[in-house]
Amino acid sequence: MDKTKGVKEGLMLPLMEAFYTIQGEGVYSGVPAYFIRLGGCDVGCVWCDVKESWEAGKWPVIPIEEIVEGALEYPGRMVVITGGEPLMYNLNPLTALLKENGFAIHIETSGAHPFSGDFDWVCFSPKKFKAPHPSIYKKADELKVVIFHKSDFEFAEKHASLVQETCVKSIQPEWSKAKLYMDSIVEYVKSNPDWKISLQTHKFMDIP
Ligand SMILES: C[S@@+](CC[C@H](N)C(=O)[O-])C[C@H]1O[C@@H](n2cnc3c(N)ncnc32)[C@H](O)[C@@H]1O
Ligand SMILES: Nc1nc2[nH]cc(C(=O)O)c2c(=O)[nH]1
Ligand code: SF4
Ligand SMILES: [Mg+2]
Repeated sequence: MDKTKGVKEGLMLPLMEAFYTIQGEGVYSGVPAYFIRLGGCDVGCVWCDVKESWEAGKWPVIPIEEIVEGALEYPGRMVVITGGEPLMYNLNPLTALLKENGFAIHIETSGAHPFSGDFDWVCFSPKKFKAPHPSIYKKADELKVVIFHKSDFEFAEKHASLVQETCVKSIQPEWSKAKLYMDSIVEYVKSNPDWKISLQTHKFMDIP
C-alpha cells in the first residue's frame, strides 16, 4: 500500500519504538503494559523527555497488523499508545484491531489534535505550547498536568474546569524540576484533595 495513503487512513503508522514495560505514570502506574510509541509531534514542549520522537519522517511506517503482532508476543493485555503525539494520526483502525485481539487500550495525549480511536483509558496531559482540541474534554478519564513552573497550578485548574466530573486529576512534577517543586506539589494536593500526585516511577526504577 502507498505509505501516504496508508497513514492518512490509519492503516499504517510511523512507529518510533514498541516495548513491554510497567506503566510508570498516572492511575495505572505499576501495571504491565505494551507501549506503542508513534513518531511525530508538533506541540514542542521545552521540557519534553522524548524530543527525538518529534520528526515523524525519521520513523518507519508500519502496517497496524505488524504493530499488533508485536503486542501479542507478551503476556500483558494492556497497551499504551503514546508518542510523539498519537492523536496526529487516525487511530480508529489500530484501536479496532487491538480490541479484536482482546487488549485494553490506553492513550497518553496532549489532546492537541482531533480525537480518534476507541479507548479504555484516556490520559490527557494539556500543554501551554499548543492548545488542546475541544474534542478531548469529553473523552479524558485522567487529567495529568506537568508542573514545570509555579503558574502551572493555575493552568491545571483551568483544564480541570473543562473535563468531565468523573475525570481523575493528577499533577506530575516535570522531571528536572521535581526537587524544586515537590514541597509545593505535596502542599497543593493536601490543600486541594480532589487532586493526586503522579510520579514518573519508571525513571526511579530505571526501566523504559
Ligand atoms: C512524552 S509524552 C507523549 C504523549 C503526548 N504527546 C503527551 O504529551 O501527553 C508522555 C507523558 O510524559 C509527560 N512528560 C513528558 N516530558 C516530561 C518531563 N520532562 N517530566 C514529566 N513528565 C513529562 C507528558 O506530559 C505526557 O503525560
Ligand atoms: N514506563 C513508562 N511509563 C510511561 N507512561 C507514559 C509514558 C510515555 O512516554 O508516554 C511512559 C514511558 O515512557 N515509560
Ligand atoms: S506533546 Fe508530548 S511528545 Fe509532544 S513535545 Fe509535549 S511532551 Fe513531548
Ligand atoms: Mg515517557
